[in-house]
Amino acid sequence: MARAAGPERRLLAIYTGGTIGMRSEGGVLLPGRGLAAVLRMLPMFHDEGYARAHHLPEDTLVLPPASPDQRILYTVLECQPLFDSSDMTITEWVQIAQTIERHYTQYQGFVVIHGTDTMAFAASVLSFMLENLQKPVILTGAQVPIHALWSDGRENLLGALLMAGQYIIPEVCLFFQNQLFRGNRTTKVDARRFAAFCSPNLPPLATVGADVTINHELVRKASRKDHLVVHSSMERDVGLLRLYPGIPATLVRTFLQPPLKGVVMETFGSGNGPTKPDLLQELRVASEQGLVIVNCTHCLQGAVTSDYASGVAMAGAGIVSGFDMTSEAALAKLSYVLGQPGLSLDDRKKLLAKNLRGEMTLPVTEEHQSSPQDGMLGCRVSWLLSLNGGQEVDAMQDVLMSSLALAAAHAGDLDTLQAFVEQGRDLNLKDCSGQTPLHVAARRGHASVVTMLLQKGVDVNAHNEDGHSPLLLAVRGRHRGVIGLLRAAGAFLSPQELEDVGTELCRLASRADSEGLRAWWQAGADLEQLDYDGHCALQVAEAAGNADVVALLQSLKDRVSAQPIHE
Ligand SMILES: NC(=O)C[C@H](N)C(=O)O
Repeated sequence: MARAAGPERRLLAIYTGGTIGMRSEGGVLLPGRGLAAVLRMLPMFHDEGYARAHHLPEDTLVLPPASPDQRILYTVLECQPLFDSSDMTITEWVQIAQTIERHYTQYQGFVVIHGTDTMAFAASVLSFMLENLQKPVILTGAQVPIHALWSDGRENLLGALLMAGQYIIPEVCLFFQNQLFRGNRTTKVDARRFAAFCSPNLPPLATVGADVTINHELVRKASRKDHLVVHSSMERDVGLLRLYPGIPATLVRTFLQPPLKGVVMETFGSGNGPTKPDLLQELRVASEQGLVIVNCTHCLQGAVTSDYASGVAMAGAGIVSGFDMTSEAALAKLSYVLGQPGLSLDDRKKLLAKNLRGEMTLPVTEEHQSSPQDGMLGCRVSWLLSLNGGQEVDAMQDVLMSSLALAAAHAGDLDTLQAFVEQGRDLNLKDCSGQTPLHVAARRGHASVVTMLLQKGVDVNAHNEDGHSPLLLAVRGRHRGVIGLLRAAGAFLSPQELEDVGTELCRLASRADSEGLRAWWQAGADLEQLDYDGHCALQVAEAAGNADVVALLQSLKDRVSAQPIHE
């Protein structure tokens, strides 16, 4: 993922409605026209001097300089009509995808201004409709209209424009409250607070503070040779059914009737449901009749597994596991997969079980089985190692080896890494951004790879080009097992990594993110660090009334994490 080059970057902002541009009429908020005119009046969104001096067309706005040598120009395309996003459907999202397709070559990135209520659905649907994306498509909106004195709209929209203009993140993303998420991993979790979205099973792709931190490892790579394909034929007869204790089999039967072709079933915990025979029978019959059922957990975090006898998979082999997909992503994927022409039922189920747009995390073993590329990794390494020849071969081996070692660490592929060791290769190697295999394994939470690398004596405190250590990446991923391993091997967070920790801790406390707080504590951070306002996490949790977080912070206060922090 590169930083975007070139003196002028052009973006298209597609304004579909939502609170960000709403006006109050008769005591209720209604979508408001003329967003571009509002933005033109706000200096943070338009530099009139530059526009005049460069004779920019009437419809083109230009941001003040974000860097000395680059300007972000953008055009706002206002949809007709504008929507409260509660009224958006696949039809409107198809239109957005087609608008992006029509303007794809003219612009370097796209921002979709959308209501927040269904933004996670929109981002999920767009991610499946837009295949082989090579440019950023970033959805954003607001909880409060942009012209209000106290609004999150200005920061969100500016952030989305800057991210789309400055970075090549070839994905459908959602930008909200200083975080850039993969769109199909998001869900709306708060109706009022500015931190309205979270990405429960994938850390943000980027975080904006005094600096922009990009999670390079997470950003999907665009394939240069494939062109954008827009899939407009999405199946509309799909549904979402949330199981609840005692749900009657008759109700399930009624819901599963034609024309429904696919259903995302939200189950308990790790994919469980009632084991009443009549209910299981309804599911079995529907599945045998060709209805596609995807099993997703209604928990915010975690994945569907096959650990329990009450697993809904008991209803029959035909039910597809949604692993850690959000219901929004699962519904969008179902609509996409069932909309594809000419596939057999079996093909559709196989497609559903694959990770298509980064929407789900497959268990490591299954990912290996289902991805021919991973199986190839070991073969490629053996082949490379078997080559012997002159200087050119050696140079090529060095370059390819580092990519393969990082890929093996990413995939949790111990055997391949072992092959490197047996050949006497140095596992301290770095890629062009300074990442070592330990960084990659720590970020992915592969405890066995981390253990192996540490046993081989790799540098536990290596820093990549962004100044990040493996420990920091493990903290961000909340991989507590890995944090423990790294700390035991002498890892510590550098003063630079701890610079803004007070702010980060307060942010986690405000989101009641206990796992995040524990991770920082375990890595040796002082939980009493203050943010830029002079608040500590405990004060923020108390003010927000998060009793669990208050209790956690108090209990951790007097406990020292396993290793002292080094200076
Ligand atoms: N904050 C918002 O944008 C909510 C609004 N009802 C919408 O989704 O359009």
